[in-house]
Amino acid sequence: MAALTKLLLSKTTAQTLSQSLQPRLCLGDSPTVTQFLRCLHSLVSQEFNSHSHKNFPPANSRGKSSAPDYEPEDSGVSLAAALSLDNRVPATIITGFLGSGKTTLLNHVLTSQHGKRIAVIENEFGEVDIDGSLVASHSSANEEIIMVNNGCLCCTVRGDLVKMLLELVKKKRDKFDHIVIETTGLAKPAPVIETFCTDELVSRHVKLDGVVTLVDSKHAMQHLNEVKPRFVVNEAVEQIAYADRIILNKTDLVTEAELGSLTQRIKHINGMAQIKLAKYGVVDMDFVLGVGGYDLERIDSEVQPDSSDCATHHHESGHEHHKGHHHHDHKHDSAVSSVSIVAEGTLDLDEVDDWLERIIEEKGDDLYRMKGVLSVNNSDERYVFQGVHSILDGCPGKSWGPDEKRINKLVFIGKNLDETALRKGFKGCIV
Ligand SMILES: Nc1nc2c(ncn2[C@@H]2O[C@H](COP(=O)(O)OP(=O)(O)OP(=O)(O)O)[C@@H](O)[C@H]2O)c(=O)[nH]1
Repeated sequence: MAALTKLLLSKTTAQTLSQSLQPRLCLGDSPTVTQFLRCLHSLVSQEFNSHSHKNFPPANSRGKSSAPDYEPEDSGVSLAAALSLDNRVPATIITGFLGSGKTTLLNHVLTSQHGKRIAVIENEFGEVDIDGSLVASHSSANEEIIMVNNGCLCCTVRGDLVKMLLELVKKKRDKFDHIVIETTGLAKPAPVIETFCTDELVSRHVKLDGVVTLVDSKHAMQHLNEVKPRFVVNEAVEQIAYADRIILNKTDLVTEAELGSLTQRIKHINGMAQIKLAKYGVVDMDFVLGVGGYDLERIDSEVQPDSSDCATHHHESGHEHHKGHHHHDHKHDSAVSSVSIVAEGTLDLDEVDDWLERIIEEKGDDLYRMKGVLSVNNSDERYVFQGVHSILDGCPGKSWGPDEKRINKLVFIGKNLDETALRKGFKGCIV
C-alpha cells in the first residue's frame, strides 16, 4: 500500500483565478448552525448582492490542521486574501469501486485538452508502482513523482493528505491549476471530503470542486446489493452517495436493460448527482473538472431533483401529490437513499434555523449530503445551503425574478432518512 503525489508540469495555459467570490460559511458542530442562520439574517439587512465582493472567511468551529504548522509562503496568496479574491486551488476527488476505471479516467483527464495543469495525488492498495506507471505512460516526461506514505487516504493517511495538499500549495502553487485525488477502490469518501471543510489550512488554500464516482456498469449492482455485517459500510453505496458526478463506465459490457436498472438504483441512492454513461472513462472534461459541487453560487442549477427517477420526491404546491415512483417492485436493501422536496412557499428563517439545527443534531452522522435553494421571508434573494454531515455552508444567492415562482428545492442524501419527518419539518417552516 502506498500513496504518491505526482505533479504534472506539461500542460500550459495561464492559471485562471477563480471568480467565485461568494461569502462562505463553513460550519462544524451543531450550535453553529444558529450562528450560520443568524449570519443569514444579518445579511438580509445588508442588501446583500450575490455578485458583490464581500467575502466571509470559513468559520470553522472545529477546524484544525493536522499538518505541521506552516503557512504557504506564496505572497500572492496573502495578497489575494487581502483583496478578498478566492484563488484557492480546486480539487477533484475521483472515487469508485475496485476496477471501476478510476485510473483510466485519470489518464483521460491527463491527456485531454482542457488547458489545466494538474497535480495528482494517488493512493492505491497493492502495488502502487503498477498504477503509477500506468498513469506515467500517458503523461509528460516533466512530471514529478513523490512517494509520500503507506496506507489508505480515507483513514490512516488522512493527515498525510493534509500534508501533501499543503506542500503542494506551499512549494508548487504556481505550477498547477487543479488537484486531482484518486482514492483507493475501497475508500470511504467522507473523511477525504471532510478534510477540505474541517482542516483550517487546507480550506484556506484548497477548495473541494467535486466528487466524481466511477461505476463499473457490469459489476456495480452486485457490489451495491452486497449485504454487509452490521456497522460495516458498503463502500460502493457510500461512493455513490457522496458523488457530485457519476460516470457509469464500461457500458460496452452491459445491455440497455441492465444500464436502465442500474441507473434507477443509483438515482435512488443519490438523486442529486448528474450521471453520464461512458466507455473507458471518456467523458467531457467539464463533467469532471470545474464541477462546483460545493460552490454555493452554483447550487441553484445543481439542485434539480429529477422527477423521473425512483428517489423519493414530493412535489407540493398547496396540496401534496406523489409522483408514484417510490413503490417500485424492485427491492432496495440499502439504507442509503435520497429525499427530495420541491415546493412553493415562503419559509420563516428562524424556523429553518431550528429545523436544520435539529436535523444536524439528530441525524448529522447519517446525513451524507444536503443541498437546498430556499425562498425565505423578507428577502428577494434565494437562500442556498449545502452540507456534509454536520458541516453546513450557506449564503444568500441570486434574486428571484419579478414574475418567477419561488420554488424551494431541497435534496437530502443519507442513511435511514426519515422522509415523513423531513417533509413535516419542511412544512413547519412555511409561513
Ligand atoms: N471493457 C471495458 N474495460 C474498461 C473500461 N474502462 C476501463 N476498463 C478496464 O478495466 C480495468 C480496470 O481499470 P482501471 O482504470 O485500472 O480501474 P481502477 O478503478 O483504477 O482500478 P483499481 O485501481 O484497481 O481500483 C483496466 O483493464 C481497464 O482497461 C471500459 O469502459 N470498458
